[in-house]
Order: sequence, then structure tokens, then C-alpha cells
Amino acid sequence: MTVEKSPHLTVLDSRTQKTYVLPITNNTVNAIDFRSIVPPSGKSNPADTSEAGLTVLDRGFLNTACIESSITYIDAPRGRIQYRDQSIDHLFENNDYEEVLHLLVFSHLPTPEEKETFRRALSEEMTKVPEVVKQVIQAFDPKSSTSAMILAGLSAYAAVDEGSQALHSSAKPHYHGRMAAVDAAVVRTLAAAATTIAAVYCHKRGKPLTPADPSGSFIGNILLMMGHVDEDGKPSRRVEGCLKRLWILYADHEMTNSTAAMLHASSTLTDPISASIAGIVSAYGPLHGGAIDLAYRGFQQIGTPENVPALIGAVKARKQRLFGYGHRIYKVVDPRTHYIREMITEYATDDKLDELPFLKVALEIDRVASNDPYFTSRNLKANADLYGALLYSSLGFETDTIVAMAVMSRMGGAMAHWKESMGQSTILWRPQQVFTGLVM
Ligand SMILES: CC(=O)SCCNC(=O)CCNC(=O)[C@H](O)C(C)(C)COP(=O)(O)OP(=O)(O)OC[C@H]1O[C@@H](n2cnc3c(N)ncnc32)[C@H](O)[C@@H]1OP(=O)(O)O
Ligand SMILES: O=C([O-])CC(=O)C(=O)O
Repeated sequence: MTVEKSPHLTVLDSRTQKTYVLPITNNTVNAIDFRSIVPPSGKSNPADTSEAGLTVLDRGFLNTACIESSITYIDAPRGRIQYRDQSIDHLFENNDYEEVLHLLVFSHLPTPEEKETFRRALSEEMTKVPEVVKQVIQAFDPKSSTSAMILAGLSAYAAVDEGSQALHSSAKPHYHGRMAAVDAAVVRTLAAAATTIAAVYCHKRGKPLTPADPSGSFIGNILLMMGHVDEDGKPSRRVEGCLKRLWILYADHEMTNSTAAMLHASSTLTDPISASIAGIVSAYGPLHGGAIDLAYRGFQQIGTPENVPALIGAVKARKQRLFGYGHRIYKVVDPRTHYIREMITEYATDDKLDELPFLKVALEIDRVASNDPYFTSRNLKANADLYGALLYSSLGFETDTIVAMAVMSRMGGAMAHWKESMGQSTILWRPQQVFTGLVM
């Protein structure tokens, strides 16, 4: 079949009156095909934008896909999310986080034996905390930034991990196309992130890191290491019961800024712990995962629902953003929001009822914003971060830890993307710029 008969885009360049036929596959055009559209001079000079073949300018990647993936599908207009071939609504009702993690990384829900094997592999790795990781974290003033301490702890992990050590010892890639090595590294990276976050949490509170239980669950072990335990010394059943559902909602969200940052770094074939550091740096920025914390701090500052109009006024006057509101891809309410809101009342305990006034503040912000033309005309709706911190707080997590927990809940998805990229042909991610200065 000729290109003209298959789906295609016909482009007429008014500068040259030439017509170009660009194939459309899977509702996409290949950006590199635009390079064949050359200026009147007929020359292609990449050093001068006006002379080069046509380039696609997409500031902020508003409409550029950078990878083909079969992990997560988001139907943004309808507000539906699916992991692999399962809707998150179904997973949320019928599965737990470990099963969903397995689904993301290994493409299928586990059998009971597979679940147990995966759990054991993760918990065994969590029992091995390199001494240098503890030392690096302990070197920090406990009042230091949690996120920066986590990056340092993970760097210490990378320093001793076989994957990063192998990078410079052989010209052959250590991971690319070597899926058994990739699977082992996924487990090590998840365990490293979990242990680092727990160690930072403990150091900030001046308490020792409890060793992981080799037969414990992934989330149970994070709580155990942190000291979130019941009277019998077992991981808090209430908190684990909540997180193993909540983290299903956060486990992946396709090509987010942090997932893309992690994949950008790993496209150089660096190791997954180092690539995760790149992802985490991006994840804690205010416009992305850091919004969960800023939304909550906003509630604390406002204090009571009566003060909400003043906040909305400041947002409309462009003095500040409304954190927990707006989303790059959703123009409807984020589909995870109603689950999170329901879980707050389900899991809040009496001793945390004094936190619930902030729930009233959040609900009032949402009510006022969702009826205000500034927000409605821009399709700005609540995102998953509006209520997320309230839930963590009602579970007993202080604000200095919430972003770290949110980052942890996304690590499984990040690892699924890393694994997928290691099974595809290698291509270095290297965007272009449009030079607007004087060409000498
Ligand atoms: C887990 C997560 O990462 S979910 C996202 C968490 N982030 C936040 O909650 C931070 C607050 N939200 C935002 O800053 C934005 O909505 C983002 C960054 C999430 C998405 O931004 P974009 O897709 O680039 O939206 P964009 O900036 O084009 O917004 C369109 C318009 O709405 C405005 N707008 C968007 N979000 C907000 C907001 N939260 N508060 C006030 N105004 C907003 C923009 O200023 C812009 O107005 P303009 O057209 O008059 O200039
Ligand atoms: O998808 C995004 O851009 C932001 C994100 O991580 C999420 O909503 O969970």
C-alpha cells in the first residue's frame, strides 16, 4: 500500500509550495518526518533554525509522546486509568498494592506463589542496609530537607550497588536487554528507596531504624522500619490496611515529569538507582509531587473555611497557585480524588479528629474553586494531591514525610517504565532547542 492510501497527513509548505505526505500511525505522526520539509534554499543546516529541516517546537512537551508503552493508559477526558489490562477501579476493589506492583512490573497479576516470591525478594533486600547508607544519613542535621537526605541516602546505595559499579567496568551494557539482571535491579532499587526513606524518617526523629522482617510485606516492612507499629510490635494494621489500597491509586501515572526524568537519565544506560535519583529530584518539585505537601500547608495557614475566599482571591490575582488543583492531562476531576476523600473518613481515628477541620478547609476550597469562573473557564479541577496529605496526616505522618511517602508510592511505576525501556531498542534522549540569539 502506498503512503497516500494509508492514513496520512498532507502538508503544504507555503514557502516552497511543496507538498509532503507524512504517515499517521496509532494517531501519531513521527516528528523526524518533519525534517524532510526543507526551506526554500533547499539546504538543511542544523546550526541555523531558519535553514534546517522543520523542527517541532513543544515547550513543556504539551503534545509530544517520547515513548511507546503498554503499562498505563489514561483516558483523560473520561477520567479513567488502567494499568496493563485492568482498570484501577477494579484493582482498588479487588487487589492490594503488592499485586498491583507485580502487575506493573511483570505485566500480570501474581499467583499466590509469585506474590510470595516477590514479597520475599523485596523483604530480603530490605534487610541488607549498607553501612555507608546509614552513615551518610546520620551525617545530616535531623532538621535538613527530607528530600535532599533521601537523595544522599540513595547516592550511597548507588555507590555500592553492583549495577552502578558495573557501568564503568565493561563496554557491554549491564542491563539493556538483560532482563534477569533488570528484574533483580528492580527489586534492589525498590528496597533501596524504601529503606532510605525509612532511615531518613528515623534519623529525623532520633530513633533507630528497625530491621526489616524477611517474611514481612513490602509496605509492612516500611512501617516496621519506621516504627509505625501496633502494641504487639507488628506494623500498624490500620496504616498498612490504608496504604496497600492508597498506593494502588498512586502506583503509576504514565509519562509524568518524574517518570520522564528518570527515563531521560536511564536512556544514557545509567543504573536504575541513579536514574531514580533524577526522578525523585523532579518528583518533589512544587508543581509535581511536592504539591501534596504545599496543599496541606495551605490548609494549615488558612485554618478555617471562612478564610478560603481570601486564598481564592490571592490565586485569582496571580499572587500564588492553588496547590492540589489543575492537571496537565485531566480537565475533569482527577479520578483518584473521590477514593482518597472517602478513605480520609474511613481511616481517620478519634485522636486525629482534630485534623479534620482541615478536611473542611479542603472541601470548601474545592467547593468555591469548582464554582468560580477563573477555575471553570480553565477547566481547573481537584487533583490527587488536594486530599492526599490529609489522609497521610490522619494516619499519623507528619508533613516532613508526606512527599517522601508519595514518592515511594510511585517508585513501582517508575521501575515498570525502566524495565520496559531496558527491553526496547536503546535510544539516547536528547531534545532540541530553537536558538533565538544571533547566529555568528
Ligand atoms: C501528582 C501530581 O503531580 S498532580 C499535579 C500537582 N501540582 C499542583 O497541584 C500544582 C498546582 N497546579 C499547577 O500548577 C498546574 O495546574 C499544573 C502544573 C499541574 C499543570 O499545568 P499546565 O498543564 O501547564 O496548565 P497551565 O499552566 O497551562 O494552566 C492553564 C491556566 O490555568 C492556570 N492554572 C493552572 N493551574 C493553576 C493553579 N493550580 N492555580 C492557579 N492557576 C492555575 C494557569 O496559570 C493558566 O492560566 P492562563 O491561561 O491565564 O495563563
Ligand atoms: O500525571 C502527572 O502529570 C502528574 C502526576 O504524577 C499524577 O497526577 O499522579
